[in-house]
Amino acid sequence: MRGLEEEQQYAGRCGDALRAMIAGARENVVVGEVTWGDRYTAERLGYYLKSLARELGDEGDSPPFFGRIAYGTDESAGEHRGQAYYLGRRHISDAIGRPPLVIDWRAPVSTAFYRAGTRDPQGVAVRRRYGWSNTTLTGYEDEHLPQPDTQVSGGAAAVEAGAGGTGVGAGLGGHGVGAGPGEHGVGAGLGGQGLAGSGVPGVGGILRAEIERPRVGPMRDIVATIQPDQDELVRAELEQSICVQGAPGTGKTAVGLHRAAYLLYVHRARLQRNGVLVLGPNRAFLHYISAVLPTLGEMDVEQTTVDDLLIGEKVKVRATDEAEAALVKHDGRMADVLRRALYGRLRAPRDAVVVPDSSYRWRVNQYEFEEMVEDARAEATAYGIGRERVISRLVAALQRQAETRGQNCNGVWLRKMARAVTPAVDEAWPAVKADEVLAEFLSDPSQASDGILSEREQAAIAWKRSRKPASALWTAADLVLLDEVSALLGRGPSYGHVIIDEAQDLSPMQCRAIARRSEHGSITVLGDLAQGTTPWATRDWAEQLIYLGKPEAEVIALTTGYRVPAAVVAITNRLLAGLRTKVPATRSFRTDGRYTLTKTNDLAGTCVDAVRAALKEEGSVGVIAADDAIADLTAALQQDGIETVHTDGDGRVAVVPASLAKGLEYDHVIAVEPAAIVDAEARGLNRLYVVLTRAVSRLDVLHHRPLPDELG
Ligand SMILES: Nc1ncnc2c1ncn2[C@@H]1O[C@H](COP(=O)(O)OP(=O)(O)OP(=O)(O)O)[C@@H](O)[C@H]1O
Repeated sequence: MRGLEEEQQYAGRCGDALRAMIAGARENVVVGEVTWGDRYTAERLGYYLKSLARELGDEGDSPPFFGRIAYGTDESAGEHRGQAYYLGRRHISDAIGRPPLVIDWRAPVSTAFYRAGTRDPQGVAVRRRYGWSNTTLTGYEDEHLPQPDTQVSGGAAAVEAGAGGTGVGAGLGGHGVGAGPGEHGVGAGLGGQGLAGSGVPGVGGILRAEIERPRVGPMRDIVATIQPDQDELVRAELEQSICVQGAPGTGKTAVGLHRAAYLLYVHRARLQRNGVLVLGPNRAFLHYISAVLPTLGEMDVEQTTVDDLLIGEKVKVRATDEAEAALVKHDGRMADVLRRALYGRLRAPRDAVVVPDSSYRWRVNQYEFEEMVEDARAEATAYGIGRERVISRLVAALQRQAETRGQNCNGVWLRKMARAVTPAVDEAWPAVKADEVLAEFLSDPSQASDGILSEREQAAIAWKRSRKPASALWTAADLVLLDEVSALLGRGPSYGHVIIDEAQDLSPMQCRAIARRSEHGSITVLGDLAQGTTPWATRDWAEQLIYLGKPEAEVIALTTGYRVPAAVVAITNRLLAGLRTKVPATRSFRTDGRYTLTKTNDLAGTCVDAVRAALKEEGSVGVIAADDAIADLTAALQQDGIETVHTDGDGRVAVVPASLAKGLEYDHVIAVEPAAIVDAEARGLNRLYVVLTRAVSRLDVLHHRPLPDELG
C-alpha cells in the first residue's frame, strides 16, 4: 500500500492533470469560438464547453479525491482483482486511452467504496479515506475488510502528516461552498479519535470528524461520506419511484440531491431531454440547498417550490384564503368538483349541422353530432382535445359526403369546413380558459359541487359576489385549482424525474399537480410524517403516494440522524408520542452535543446572552421563535450590537421564524418560548419538533411560560 509521501505525490499528479483538463476545456472554448458552424451548434457547444470549463475551474479549489478502494487478490474481487481505484467528485485523467487517475463517485465501480462492510466486503481489501487541509493531503485512514482466504479480520489504522497530530486539519475535502478557505479540516485531528464509542461500527476518525464538522453557510455535498443505507437510495434505478420516511437529519435532502446528480450521470441523454426537477418547501430552503448540485457538477437541474411551479399559470396572487376555505380548496375532492365544473359546460346538440358549400348543403344529423360529442367525452382525453376531435369528426363526415359527389377536398376546403362547423361546436363543446372556469365556479360553487362538498364547505369557498377573471382576487390555493383546470383542458410536459422534499406537507391537490408533471417519469419522495405542519399534511405515505400518482413506490425508512446529537435527540424523541403519527424514533450518529433548558423572566435579554455565549464557539447560530416574536428578538439583538440575518441570508446569526425553519440547520439553536410556538398553529407540536431538530451541536431552550407536557 502507498505511504503518505506517495499519496501526496499522487495528489500532485492529479492536481496537474486537473489543471491540464481545465486549460484544455478553456482552449476548446476559444477554438470553438473561431470554428463553430451554424448558430444553434455554436450555442449548444459553447454552453457545454463553458460550463465544463467553469465546473472544472471550480474543481481546482477542492481536493482531487477523497477515497480509495484496493481490491483483494481473491476471486470475490472478480475483474477488479488486485486493482485499486481513487474516487473523487469527477473523473480525472492525464491521457486519453489510459485508465483515469480518479474515478467519479457515481461510476459503478465506486459503489463498493460506499457499500463494502465487514459483513459483505464485496471483494474490497482496504478502504482508505483521506484527510485534507484545503488542497493539501494531510493524512489517511485505512479500514481493512475481512478477506475470505486469509485470517485477516476487520481493523483500522490512521496515518497523518507531522508528529503528534495536534492541530493537523483533516477534513475529508468537502467542497466548502461559500465557506472560505480553511474550512476543511476544522477541528479534526486524525489521531484524536479511535473507532470505538461511535455506536456505528467501523466509523473512523476522518469519517466521524467530517460528519460532526461545524456548519457554516449553505448546505454542502456529502459525497465523501454517503452511508450504505443512503447509497442504496441514491443509486436506485431511474424507473424506480421511492419514498423515504426519514427522521430529522437522516440525510433525506442530501440523498435527494445526490440522487439527482447520480441519475443525471447515468442517464444523461435521457434526462437532459426531459429534465430533472427538485421541489422544496420555500425559497429560504432552496437558497440553502442551491449550491449542492452545482458542486456536484450539475448546473441544469430546476429547483423550485410548488407554488412557483404553478405560477407558470401567470396569475398573480392577490388575496389570502380563510383557513377553512384553504382546507376545502386543497381537498382531493376538488378534483371531481372541477371536472364537473368544466364538463358541465357541454350541451347535447339540439340541431343538425348544416353547411352550405356552393350549390350543395352538407349535413350531419343531430343524433350523429350528439354521438360524436358523447364519444369524444368517453374517450376521456383532455377537454381541449375532445373539442378538437368533435370538430375533426364533423369535418370528416362532411368530407365523405362531398367526396361521394366528386368534390376535391383539399386543405383549403378542409379549413373552410372547420370554420363553418365551429359555431355549432361552440354551443355543444365551448372553448374555455382555465381562469374563466374557476371564476365562474367560485362565483357560484353549488352546481358543480352539490353532493360532493357540504353546504358549509361550499359557503367557505364561494366569493361574496361574482367576478370575471380579470377582477378576481386569486389566492395561493386558487393557483393549485387553476393548474388542475388547465390540466383538464390540455396536458403539459412531464419531467424525467421529480424529487420532492418535505412531501408530507403537500395537499392532495398539490400532489396531483406534481403527479401530472411526473406522469411519464419517476419520483423520489422525501419527508417525515412527524414534521407535517400544514393543515393538510398527510399522516400516511400510502395515501400521499396515490395522490402523487405512484402508489407502487416503496416506502423506506431512514432512522440514523447525522445532524442532531444524542443529547438533543433524547429530548426530541419524547415529543414523538404527542404527534399522532407512527414513525420510528431517531437514533443519533453523534455522541457530541449539548442541551440546556433555561427559565427566565426576560426572554429577549436571556436570548441576547445566549447568542453572545454561542458566538464564542464555532459555527452558525439560529435563534428560532414563534413568527410574531421575531421582530422584537431581532431588535434586541441588534440593539446589543449583534449583526443578524434573515433565514435565507448568509451570516453567523440568523433569526428565524418557526414557520420557515423547516429543512434548515444551525450549529447552535436557541429556541425561544416553546409554548408560543405550539400555540401559534393547529400542528404547533409538530412545528416545535421541527424547530428543536434544527440543532447540529447545541440546543438552548429558553422559556418563560410553562413548557408543553412532552418537553416538561
Ligand atoms: N452521510 C453523511 N455524511 C455527512 N453528513 C451527512 C450525511 N448524511 C447527512 N449528513 C448531514 O446531516 C445533515 C442533515 O441532512 P439533511 O438536511 O439532508 O437531512 P434531512 O433528513 O433532510 O433533515 P430534516 O428532515 O430534519 O430537514 C446535513 O448537514 C447533512 O449534510
